[in-house]
Amino acid sequence: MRASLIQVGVDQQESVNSRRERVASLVRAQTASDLVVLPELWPVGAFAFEAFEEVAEPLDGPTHQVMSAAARDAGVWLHAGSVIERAADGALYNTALVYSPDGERAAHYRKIHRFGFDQGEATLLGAGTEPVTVALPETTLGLATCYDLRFPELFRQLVDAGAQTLVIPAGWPERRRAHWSLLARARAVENQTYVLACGTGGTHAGVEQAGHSVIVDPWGEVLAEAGRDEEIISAELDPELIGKTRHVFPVLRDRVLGLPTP
Ligand SMILES: O=C(O)CCC(=O)C(=O)O
Repeated sequence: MRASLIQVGVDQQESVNSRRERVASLVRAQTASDLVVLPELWPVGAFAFEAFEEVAEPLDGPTHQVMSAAARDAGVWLHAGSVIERAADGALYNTALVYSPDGERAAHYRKIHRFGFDQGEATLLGAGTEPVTVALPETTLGLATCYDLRFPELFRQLVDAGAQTLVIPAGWPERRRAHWSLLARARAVENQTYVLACGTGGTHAGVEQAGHSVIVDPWGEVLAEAGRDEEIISAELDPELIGKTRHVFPVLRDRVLGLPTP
């Protein structure tokens, strides 16, 4: 199974509409892939807080229209990164969208851990409450977004629900790039899963982005890694490697659950 991550360069000189069309054509070109992944909030930029209200869209809004068509045209599973979702009650969420190769929306995931402490996303957006897995023919995806990467208990829950490939779109800042690279590999090693971590490139709202999207295998080996600019990386995933890794090194079996509080 071939996975490709499109590390979109987010530059505020480019309009949201132009970027949607440009990224859709990049997705359409990935006909050799089975699964394509985009970053967090690539239409607007994860740190462009002042634009969140203006670009907020319903689940079947403009990004959905364009990405659904792009997935269908390419015939790929598409994790279309995330958008600012305006829910029916007016609340805003950072919501990831997943499409099947026929262009149907297979799942959406509202980011559970909002970034910013008492500022930015944490004050502007609502928090998701539901971990989400998506069953593909070859593997089951576990969904998480950016800051979620710092919370291993979410990933354990996804793995317990059957996730074999953890997909993490992000808009991670360059100044904490070391954490991004370390945690992406840690999530793969501790859960014995593939990790597809797709960030943005460039600089937006004055925040230099880390890029360095990465594909990690269940043994923690880096199969492909991007630089800082817009770039597409790809790798072959072997769904059987997850079971093989867990068989030869059965660390998940050795978990001790329900210990008393010290
Ligand atoms: O945790 C971090 O250092 C970055 C998180 C972030 O930028 C986000 O969730 O948007």
